[in-house]
Amino acid sequence: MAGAWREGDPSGARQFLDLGPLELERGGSLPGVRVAYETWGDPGDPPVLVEHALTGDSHLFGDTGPGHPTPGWWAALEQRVTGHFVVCANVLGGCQGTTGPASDAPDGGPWGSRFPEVTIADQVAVEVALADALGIDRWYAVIGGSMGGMRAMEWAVAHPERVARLFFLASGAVATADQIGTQTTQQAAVALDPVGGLEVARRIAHLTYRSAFELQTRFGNEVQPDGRFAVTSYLEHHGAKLAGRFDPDSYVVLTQAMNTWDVGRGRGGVEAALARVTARSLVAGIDSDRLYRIEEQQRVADALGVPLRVVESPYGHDGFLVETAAVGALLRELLD
Ligand SMILES: CC(=O)SCCNC(=O)CCNC(=O)[C@H](O)C(C)(C)COP(=O)(O)OP(=O)(O)OC[C@H]1O[C@@H](n2cnc3c(N)ncnc32)[C@H](O)[C@@H]1OP(=O)(O)O
Ligand SMILES: N[C@@H](CCO)C(=O)O
Repeated sequence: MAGAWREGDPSGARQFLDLGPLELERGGSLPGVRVAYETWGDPGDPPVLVEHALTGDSHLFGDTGPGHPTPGWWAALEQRVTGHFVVCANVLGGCQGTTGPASDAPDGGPWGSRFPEVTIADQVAVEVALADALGIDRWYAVIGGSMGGMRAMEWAVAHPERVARLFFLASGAVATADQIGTQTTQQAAVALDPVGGLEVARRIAHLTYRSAFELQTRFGNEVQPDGRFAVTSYLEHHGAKLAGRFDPDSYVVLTQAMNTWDVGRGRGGVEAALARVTARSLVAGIDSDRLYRIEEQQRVADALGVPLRVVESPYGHDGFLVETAAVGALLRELLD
């Protein structure tokens, strides 16, 4: 499978846990689930779960190396969690070691596009089993941005007694029409052509991850010597990079999990669901985020009765990855 980690590839710092079968929220089941995860620090220290976003993986901290073609996606924040036992797992439906479309189906071949639909709640169910296996009854903190924020919120709502602190960053409590619209358009590109379509999907997505101001400031209408608009060249670069490291079927499964995200489903609505949260919570957004708009985090902050923390940044949604000084300061505040 293009861009997927496969059995036999260098495992790097990954560890694996084989779970039993999993019943899925939308129906159907998986006969067996394997979860890939990494840990940092002393298991005796307060445990912290960090949830990666759409195209992230368990390699939260650390360098490139065998099994890890990209450096840790939040490497700049490693010093901010000193004194904690940090766990990061690849998400169910992902393509970096945890069961997903690139994994083998019962008939021996990869699941591919036959992989069943999974939800954010299914993904958290896998993480609950991982926590049980690691002997972690209660997380000192569960932290996530973007799709990772959805899993962090689902943890705090579904298992309030197991989450002492919640960091909810650049995410929302329920998918918006704008998010569903862009993600289903990206899925349509992948359906036309898996690899070329994934490149186009990433280009569409990347436009939603950055701000118009930043793109204008960086690129304007500049044309490169090769005749391409500079911004087009930039987007093509990001599209090709993702297609080289990610599985198209996994991209569809994960964007669909985000499309169906609604923490209030079956719980009487968003506010009723958030009323279950007992964690000390920090809710933050990026002021220029046009995908997960600040109003979405404001709604969550209001429901949780905490002040909204706003990170000022020109980088749009990707500010949650790029603004490591500001995000790291918020993280430290929650952990202290
Ligand atoms: C938690 C998680 O979400 S995990 C997943 C996070 N990681 C990713 O998303 C990986 C993809 N990367 C990205 O989205 C971004 O690079 C981020 C968010 C990680 C970091 O953003 P920034 O540091 O602002 O990088 P930026 O968006 O400017 O991109 C820089 C790249 O564009 C390239 N670039 C810049 N201008 C141009 C151009 N005109 N033509 C072609 N390429 C260009 C640079 O050479 C650089 O390439 P490289 O990344 O291969 O070294
Ligand atoms: N750059 C992030 C954006 C989505 O939050 C990712 O690829 O996961």
